[in-house]
Amino acid sequence: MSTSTGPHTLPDSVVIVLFGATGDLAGRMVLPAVHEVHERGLMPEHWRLVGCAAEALDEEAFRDRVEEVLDRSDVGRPSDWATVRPQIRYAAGEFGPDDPGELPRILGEVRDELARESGSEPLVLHFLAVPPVAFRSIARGLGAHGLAEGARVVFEKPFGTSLESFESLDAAVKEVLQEDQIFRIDHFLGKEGVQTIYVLRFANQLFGSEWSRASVDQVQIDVPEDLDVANRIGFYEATGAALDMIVTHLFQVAGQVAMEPPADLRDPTSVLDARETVLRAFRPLDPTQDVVLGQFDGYRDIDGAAPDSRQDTFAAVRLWVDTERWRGVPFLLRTGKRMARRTQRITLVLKPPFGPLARELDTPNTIEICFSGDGEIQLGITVKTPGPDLSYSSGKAVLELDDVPGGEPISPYASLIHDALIGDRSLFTTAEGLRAAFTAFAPLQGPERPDPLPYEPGSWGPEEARRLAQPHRWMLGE
Ligand SMILES: NC(=O)C1=CN([C@@H]2O[C@H](COP(=O)(O)OP(=O)(O)OC[C@H]3O[C@@H](n4cnc5c(N)ncnc54)[C@H](OP(=O)(O)O)[C@@H]3O)[C@@H](O)[C@H]2O)C=CC1
Ligand SMILES: O=C1O[C@H](COP(=O)(O)O)[C@@H](O)[C@H](O)[C@H]1O
Repeated sequence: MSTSTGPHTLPDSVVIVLFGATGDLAGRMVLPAVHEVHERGLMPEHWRLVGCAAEALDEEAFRDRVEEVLDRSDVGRPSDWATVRPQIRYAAGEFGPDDPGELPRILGEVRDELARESGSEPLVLHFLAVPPVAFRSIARGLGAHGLAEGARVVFEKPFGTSLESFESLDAAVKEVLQEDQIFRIDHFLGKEGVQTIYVLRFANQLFGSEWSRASVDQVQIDVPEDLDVANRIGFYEATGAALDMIVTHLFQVAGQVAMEPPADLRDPTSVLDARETVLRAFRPLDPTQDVVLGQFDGYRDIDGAAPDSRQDTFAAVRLWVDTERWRGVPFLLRTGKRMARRTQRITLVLKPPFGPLARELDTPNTIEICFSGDGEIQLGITVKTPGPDLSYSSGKAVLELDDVPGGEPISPYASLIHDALIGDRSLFTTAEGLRAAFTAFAPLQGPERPDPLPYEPGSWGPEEARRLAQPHRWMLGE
């Protein structure tokens, strides 16, 4: 949830149109998040959800599906499900500029109902939980069928698959929508652990004073996953780990870590500007020195993968941030599928101390922010080993964010949907920010892209990736 309390307020009523309503993302993340927003009292009093997808379902069948999805999710079915169920509508049809399917009719009915109930025109929030190939056609359809005016539109990531395709998509979308109607989502920015970075840094001199090259040797942003890709092989063959995760989520998290202090943390524009300004200081990647790609053994045997596929399922990169604060400090980003563990962590590896112990300590101090789940902060510190002798031990001091008094962690999609409802764009990306990200990433999509190296499923990826972290090591494992 954003830091803003300012002029952003909930509308009296809203209709959320969920494109791709029968898909994986909608079922696992978006529908449970909409329910979470409702259960936490963060939804306008009057609301409807209209699912939109090609499948010819009737409305009751769609409601049954939503019920199943919620039953399977962590949040479960709403306590007032009997009231909520009829608020869910379904518009079948492959929505596009030539054929809008049932959406205009259903949306018209719902808008009229909401206007009667609330006494004012509802906000329309279109949520595009569809693959990027579908963005352009849906955006054009919104324009062609008069559904764009006054609406807000949430686009999933990745918004474009290269600098060129980003520019072309952006131009097509801007034919229909103004920038302030566009909410490009990157759900990693909605994670509690990622949002806590501001406060950790700007509310605590202990951390704020260390947050630069004067104290930090390297920054690691590590997102190993033990997940397989067999259930998404079509998406994966077209995308790969670097495009799926590095230029999107991990670059955004790097921006969150590296940004200069915003002038005002409660002003969404100033937070957004600070994060996106630093993205422009990302030096374009050097694929010959600073990138290791990998592919797990057995990937090519998955039904749907090309027998000679060169797609990466692992990517480790050394990113340089050319600002005065971070000059010479490598940002090491790593992610991959079928790795040893599933977790998400930022580690600031601190320089060795000055003084009498300078040469005696072999484990660096660390500031660690775990951003999976509800988030956790860990400090890797050295203490005297309790006992009669003078020797040293490294240990971890841990603060779990869900233990913070009064804290009620919110899931990333619920947090970002709420921000879209109140019109707060601080945790969404702008065209300038994505342009900067794709520019820094572009060399990895050119002729110098390295071939992926093989790695064993359940491992930490190709050994070659160790080189990038030297003189330290990948703190989570290698
Ligand atoms: N799945 C995940 O874990 C995550 C996914 N994402 C992002 O969310 C987006 C959707 O992902 P996901 O749900 O996994 O994808 P799916 O392959 O499940 O697609 C979602 C829905 O999009 C519709 N669709 C598919 N292709 C087209 C097309 N060419 N034109 C129009 N509609 C189409 C389909 O519905 P219909 O019946 O209408 O054709 C489908 O059910 C992607 O951009 C992905 O990067 C982001 C975070 C996590
Ligand atoms: O966008 C994506 O994110 C997931 C990881 O999301 P999380 O909610 O588990 O943090 C990743 O597995 C997937 O490949 C990618 O498309």
